[in-house]
Amino acid sequence: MSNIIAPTPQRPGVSSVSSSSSVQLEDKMSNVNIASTFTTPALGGEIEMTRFDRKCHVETLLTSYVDTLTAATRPPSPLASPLPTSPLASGKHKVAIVGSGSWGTALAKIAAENIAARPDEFEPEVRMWVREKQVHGRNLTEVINTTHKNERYLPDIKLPKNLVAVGQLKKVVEGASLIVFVVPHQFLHTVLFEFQTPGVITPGARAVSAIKGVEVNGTDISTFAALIENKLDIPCSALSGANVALEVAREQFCETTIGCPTHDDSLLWHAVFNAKKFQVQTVEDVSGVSLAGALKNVVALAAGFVDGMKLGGNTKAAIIRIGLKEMAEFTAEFFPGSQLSTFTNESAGVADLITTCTGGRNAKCAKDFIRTGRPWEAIERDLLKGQKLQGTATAEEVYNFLVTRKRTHAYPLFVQTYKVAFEGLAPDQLFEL
Ligand SMILES: NC(=O)c1ccc[n+]([C@@H]2O[C@H](COP(=O)([O-])OP(=O)(O)OC[C@H]3O[C@@H](n4cnc5c(N)ncnc54)[C@H](O)[C@@H]3O)[C@@H](O)[C@H]2O)c1
Ligand SMILES: O=P(O)(O)OC[C@H](O)CO
Repeated sequence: MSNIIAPTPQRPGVSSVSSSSSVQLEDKMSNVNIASTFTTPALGGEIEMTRFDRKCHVETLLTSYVDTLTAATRPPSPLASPLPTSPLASGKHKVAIVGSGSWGTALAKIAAENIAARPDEFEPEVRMWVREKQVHGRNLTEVINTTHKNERYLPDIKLPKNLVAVGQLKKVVEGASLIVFVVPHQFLHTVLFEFQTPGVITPGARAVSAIKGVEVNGTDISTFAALIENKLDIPCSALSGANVALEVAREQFCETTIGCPTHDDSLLWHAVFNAKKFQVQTVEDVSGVSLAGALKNVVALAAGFVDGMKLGGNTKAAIIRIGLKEMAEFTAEFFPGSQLSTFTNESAGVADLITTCTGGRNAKCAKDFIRTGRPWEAIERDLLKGQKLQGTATAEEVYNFLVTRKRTHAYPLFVQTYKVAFEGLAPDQLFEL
């Protein structure tokens, strides 16, 4: 007798399996015949059969089981669930986007489109912070608000009209109950400094960080979600996944992961971001999602070095495997309570690592670094044209942290990547692991 019982769900709307999808499989053995009794709600009851047709039935049963599991791992119908109460007098939620680079603009587009479709629950206007720049002799805010395109960071992508570019930081979050942080990580402190003025952040507001990086101070390391939470005294989730901004903005199917501290946060952020072509899975692992997004940028540099050395797919795959292992082990060691499954099962883990090592900006710049030997600043300026490289700073921060913790020997790929990037180590020494 064997039983296949699906695990109990952790909570609704989170990657898990519903108990209603459980399949019980019971074999009844006899001397003359092998008959089996299958009980499955998915197939509508109990069936008796002989050895002859058993194989076909097991295949059907397993296919149905997998289909049921797949359906059950998606949030049941979050758009129909009532959202947690808004802290605003209007009773509606109001979303603000802090950042308008390529990723900030792509996320703002999705959020504004979703919100326009739910006028009973959300204030229609979504403000997006734009650091003023001149584009064709006009202010970028004016260009975005008149052409509905971010000509600087995401040209050719039409933005919804309810997305409004605003130049003053404090005005962007005025009256906002849901705040999305999506500036390159080196600029977060400046932004938070402005928001710490009393009265700027609405009491009861919540945040999500879509920034990929970590905060290191000597022997301390923390996520940006934790930094935002501490500085502003509001809960902060983390959004990360296999999400190259231009592909997301062009509405090519992909997934993302949102690590949320509470069920209410997961319902709200799912409502803001989930879309047909941008499928959101929520998990109860803010640290794991944050660390996956930060550390993959270090591995992406190593993958770019492989490209720069003109090595093939085997070597790239080895770097991805070793990188994923170091990412998961680093997170488990320094962020106890985070989940291994975030790295193995979620878009924030293995999927992001694959996309970033094959089509990302960090890998592209790292390849050029090996080919030309130019300084990182020159490569960033020439290849990214105003976008920001994140992996080099993270490689440096992670390396310094490991040195202060005396743990460099445990993370050889992170260390060799740093040394190739900053200490003139010969590229082929990357593999001395
Ligand atoms: N671009 C992507 O494909 C992508 C995808 C997922 C996550 N991310 C992450 O999102 C975060 C933001 O990246 P992005 O792609 O939106 O930005 P970006 O790389 O396009 O950089 C441009 C942004 O940086 C801002 N900026 C430049 N100089 C600044 C300064 N001195 N002070 C404040 N802001 C300044 C610009 O105003 C603009 O908003 C990063 O942590 C990145 O890793 C990016
Ligand atoms: O272009 P990268 O290397 O910054 O990566 C972009 C995204 O993080 C991929 O998910």
